[in-house]
Amino acid sequence: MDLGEPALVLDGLTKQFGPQYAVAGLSLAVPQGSMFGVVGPNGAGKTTTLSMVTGLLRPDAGRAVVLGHDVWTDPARAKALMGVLPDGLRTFDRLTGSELLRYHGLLRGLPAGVVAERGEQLLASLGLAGDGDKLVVDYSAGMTKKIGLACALIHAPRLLLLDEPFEAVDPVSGQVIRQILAQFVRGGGTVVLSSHVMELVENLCDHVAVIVDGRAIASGALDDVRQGQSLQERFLGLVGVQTGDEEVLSWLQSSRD
Ligand SMILES: Nc1ncnc2c1ncn2[C@@H]1O[C@H](COP(=O)(O)OP(=O)(O)OP(=O)(O)O)[C@@H](O)[C@H]1O
Repeated sequence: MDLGEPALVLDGLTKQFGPQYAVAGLSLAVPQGSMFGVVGPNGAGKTTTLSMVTGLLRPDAGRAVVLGHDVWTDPARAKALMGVLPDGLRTFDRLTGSELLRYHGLLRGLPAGVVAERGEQLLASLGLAGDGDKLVVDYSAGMTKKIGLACALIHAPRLLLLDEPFEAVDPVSGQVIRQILAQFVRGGGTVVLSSHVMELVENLCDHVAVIVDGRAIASGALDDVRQGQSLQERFLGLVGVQTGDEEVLSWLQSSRD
């Protein structure tokens, strides 16, 4: 593994659903050891992109390369390097939290003793120590997010791909997750996360990509993308703000009469 090579390279990644391009020739490079935020409006193609990178969805064209391994021609090696938290994907929720962690750990080829030890540590770190014996189907949305993150981390991957990791997570757990991700990056790991919360991306990430209509219209070091503005201002400038026409929804004011 060359330390200078990017953790992730996307090269002309493309996916079409019927006549519509969800991802339209997206290219970007994620440096090793970076905390990389992916932002974009609803429907921009973020989840579709992450699904192609993690091997869930086959691209129509282009490549995703993880630390030198092509996800679609060398999937076993590429996937061994990745930990994935998909957004909204069903999991085996009839297992308990501990069982789900054990399943992921063993599937990743870890010895049972290591899985048990790491599982307990992850549950404790994420504030789920008392919930390991509860069925995942009975977890709250935030708890489900946290057990998903634990499953993504158990094999100590080199690249973490997290779709909306802070959604539905309370502020205390959010802080814990931020600390775990920072520790992961300090140890040489790389994080790619999508989020709609600009302040969070601005505070947490050192690199960012703005995705619009399936293309990266800006990407690189946070300060280069921001160009002296807040990320929110820059994002709105790049995406173009649609101002609502008051006339169109004038009936909303009918309750005044
Ligand atoms: N399975 C599918 N079949 C048809 N169209 C799809 C499918 N999946 C995604 N799309 C379309 O592709 C486009 C990109 O969707 P995607 O979910 O990747 O966007 P996103 O950036 O993750 O959006 P959001 O921020 O709202 O989660 C959207 O127009 C969506 O309707």
